[in-house]
Amino acid sequence: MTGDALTRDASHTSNRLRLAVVDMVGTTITDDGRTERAMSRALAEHGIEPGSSKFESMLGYARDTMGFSKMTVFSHLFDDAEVAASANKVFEKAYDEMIDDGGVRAIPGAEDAILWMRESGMQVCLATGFGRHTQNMVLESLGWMGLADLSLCPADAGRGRPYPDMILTAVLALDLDDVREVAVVGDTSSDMLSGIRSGASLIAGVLTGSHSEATLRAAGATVVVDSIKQLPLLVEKREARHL
Ligand SMILES: O=C(O)COP(=O)(O)O
Repeated sequence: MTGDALTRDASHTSNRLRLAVVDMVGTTITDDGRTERAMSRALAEHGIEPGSSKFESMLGYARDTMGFSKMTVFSHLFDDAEVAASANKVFEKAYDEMIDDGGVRAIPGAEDAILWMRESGMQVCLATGFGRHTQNMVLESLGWMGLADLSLCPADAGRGRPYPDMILTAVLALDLDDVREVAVVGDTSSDMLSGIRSGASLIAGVLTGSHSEATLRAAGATVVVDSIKQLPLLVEKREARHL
């Protein structure tokens, strides 16, 4: 570390943002509830009667834990590991079909916001609760392979949200000096909590997805905006304050 960098560190001055870890469903892409429909199909095909109280309570858990690793969610819902893995397979197959039918779209302005961040010198990581297969299918269907510097799914990092593993994996992979240089952006409480746990300094909730402003703030959002469209403005304002 150079003398300059040491002085900067010791003075605890705020760091410039150099990385945005950005969620996918509800934040940069929308599937109009197809994640939940694919979950429902996986439950129904594993003996849970649609409309039964068991089905509703399992689906309620899936809703509350949006953003968690899907495999972790199925492992919680089914005691038997083989049944959980099979349900996850059905989920992935159902979601593939929904992608093929054109059911997954970019949230307006998301691509521009990502490009803006990259042009302004930040790196961008797209992070998800989906498995690698589904994440790749989504990125391919949108022509987004290569849009971000990095894409991560829970298996790449160890654990998914609400743990900070994907954020910290991005910090290491992209060679950042300090977790305070990270912005985390997402639509769920698990995104916000993973941001808090990672030590990121900007944790932005967006209202284009699953959870309300109150839920996002309660989970640790440092700011809540309507959509990722507002992110460039947010970053510019923050940088101006810290000049
Ligand atoms: O709902 C999920 O877990 C998958 O979507 P994500 O990309 O928002 O994590």
